[in-house]
Amino acid sequence: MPDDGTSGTTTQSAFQVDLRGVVELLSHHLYSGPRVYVREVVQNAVDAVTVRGARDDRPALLLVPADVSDDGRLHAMDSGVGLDEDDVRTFLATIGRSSKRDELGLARSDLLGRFGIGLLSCFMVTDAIEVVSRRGDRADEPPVRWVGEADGTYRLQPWAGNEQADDERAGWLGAGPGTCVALAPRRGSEHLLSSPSVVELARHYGAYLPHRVVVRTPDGDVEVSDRTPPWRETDPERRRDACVRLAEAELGGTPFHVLPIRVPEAGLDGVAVIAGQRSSSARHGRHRVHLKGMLLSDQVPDLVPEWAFFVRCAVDAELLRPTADREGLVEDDLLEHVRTSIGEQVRAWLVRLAATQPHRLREFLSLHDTAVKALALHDDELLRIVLPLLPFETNQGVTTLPQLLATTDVVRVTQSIDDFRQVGAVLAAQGVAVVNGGYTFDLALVHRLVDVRPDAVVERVTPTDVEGHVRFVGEERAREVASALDEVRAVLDAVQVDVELRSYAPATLPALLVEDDAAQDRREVRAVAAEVDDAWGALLGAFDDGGSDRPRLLLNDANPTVRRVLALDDATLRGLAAETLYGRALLAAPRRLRPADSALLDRSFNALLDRAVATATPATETPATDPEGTTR
Ligand SMILES: Nc1ncnc2c1ncn2[C@@H]1O[C@H](COP(=O)(O)OP(=O)(O)OP(=O)(O)O)[C@@H](O)[C@H]1O
Repeated sequence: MPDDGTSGTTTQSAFQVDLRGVVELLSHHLYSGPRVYVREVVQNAVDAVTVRGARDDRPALLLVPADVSDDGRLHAMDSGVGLDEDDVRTFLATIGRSSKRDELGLARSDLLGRFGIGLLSCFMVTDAIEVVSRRGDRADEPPVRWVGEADGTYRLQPWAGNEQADDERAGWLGAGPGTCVALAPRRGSEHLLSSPSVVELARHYGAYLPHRVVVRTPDGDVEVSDRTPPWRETDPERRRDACVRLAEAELGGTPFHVLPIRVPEAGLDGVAVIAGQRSSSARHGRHRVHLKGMLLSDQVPDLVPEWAFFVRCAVDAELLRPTADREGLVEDDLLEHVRTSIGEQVRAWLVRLAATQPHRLREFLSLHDTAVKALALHDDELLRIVLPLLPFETNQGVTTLPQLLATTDVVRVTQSIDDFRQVGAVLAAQGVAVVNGGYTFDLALVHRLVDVRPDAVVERVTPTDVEGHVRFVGEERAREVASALDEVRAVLDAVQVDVELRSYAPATLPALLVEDDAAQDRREVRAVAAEVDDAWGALLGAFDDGGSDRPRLLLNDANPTVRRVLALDDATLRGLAAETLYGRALLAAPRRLRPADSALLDRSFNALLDRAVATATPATETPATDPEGTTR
């Protein structure tokens, strides 16, 4: 005995399987809902017909719903290859065994099934599945009858009903090989097995099947299959109309464009519908995928690259593989290839649009700019095409980069929306254009401008760069207001802010709060140094250059209010005004309010309001009432 680290006798046993549990699990928890039983029944019939490879006068599948059949059961009768007793034991009665795989266990590419569990989905609507079947090469033997129960047991015997002339199945199997599945509706599932649902579901799943599928209804037989998919209509006019109708049904709105797509390696053709409404990446697109004409699902995810969230596809594919629950596609190399290829086709369409209909591209960009921006960042050719057409927000209005370059050699861009708000107004007043780089992808795109226009210069602007555009006041003026300014500094020292007097446009802006990265770094390091022990604190202190760690309030001497504040005789009022000027600048700056800032804002606002109201109160004042209601 090989030494495997154990002593005693080793026995090898097979797993025990609780069939009821397995059937319950597969039939009730794998599928999205009971409606899919129709898909599995239709699919088995289609596979059986494909394997048989021959046709006769009967349809590939005749569905007789429970409300029109003689015995109150739903009957699915196909003219496929049929099963003999051995087949039934091997394939029908063995969960997970499928005849649709080759000797190597690989799924046959011409068939839809592969897992050997699809029939179990019928247990979502019935307690017993009866299958009566006859193979073409067993014409002299009676058909076999198999009844599978939801508890995992089954019975198998020759079918005696063969002789019963009033059983339609006898006639069906007398005309050729095939299989008849009968399902008695479980209580609560009756509607799913009656004709309105069966017609709707068989059409939903099987409309594009290249086989005849017929549903018997109280009003006669209805052919539900063999429709031409819209994208395969040969007449261009009809094709366009049918595709637009499909797109409207899929998207619930008029499409911007319907683009034919083809991926021969996957035997795939169909349409990519470009949404006519703004779409969000949050509602990532779901796609309608047919496999060999049979609808897999209209909620299949991940068929297109992530950036293409404005695209919804309706396709039919020969070679993509479904997942066992048939709600999605197996994530393999072929699916990856399909995704890339569809992405390329959408991109090529955009490139064509830019070359032939730039106004349409502009329309498209106004709907889907975020997606296109994301795409352009990873695609040099598209970048070259769309970057000149993309609209950007600047402090001089919305414009394109070429329009901007017509007025300046340097394209200035901020890193965030807050920075843009701070510097935009000041620089606009100096006639300097600034692009708002705060929106998704915009900063990165503006920086890529040099790849498209090598002569262009792109510069990032921050609030500290504003300093280059704000002048110091003259010496005489500085002397004139020195003491008033000192008072203002003393007041704002309480909130750790430095104050400087400058003069800049626009004159309407009373003050700017700026803070460079160095000051911010110093403040953070000093905060840490104050928290840690002495040795660490000393170490951090050694790196401190001693510079200011405070933000600076640049009062604008060109602003009439600021000039009046500095000229006031009333020092208390100046103090309040200084706090309010700081508060206003603070709200426009990208800084979080500290408790001290909130308290300052509250105090100064209330005090100023009080003063304003007091000044405006008429001589004949209405007496105030105290909370108790007595008149003072
Ligand atoms: N209508 C039919 N005609 C002939 N054989 C059938 C029929 N229905 C089922 N079978 C046989 O029973 C087997 C199991 O069918 P089932 O629907 O459970 O799985 P499948 O079709 O093989 O795979 P999947 O789980 O992917 O649908 C099939 O592989 C096939 O051999």
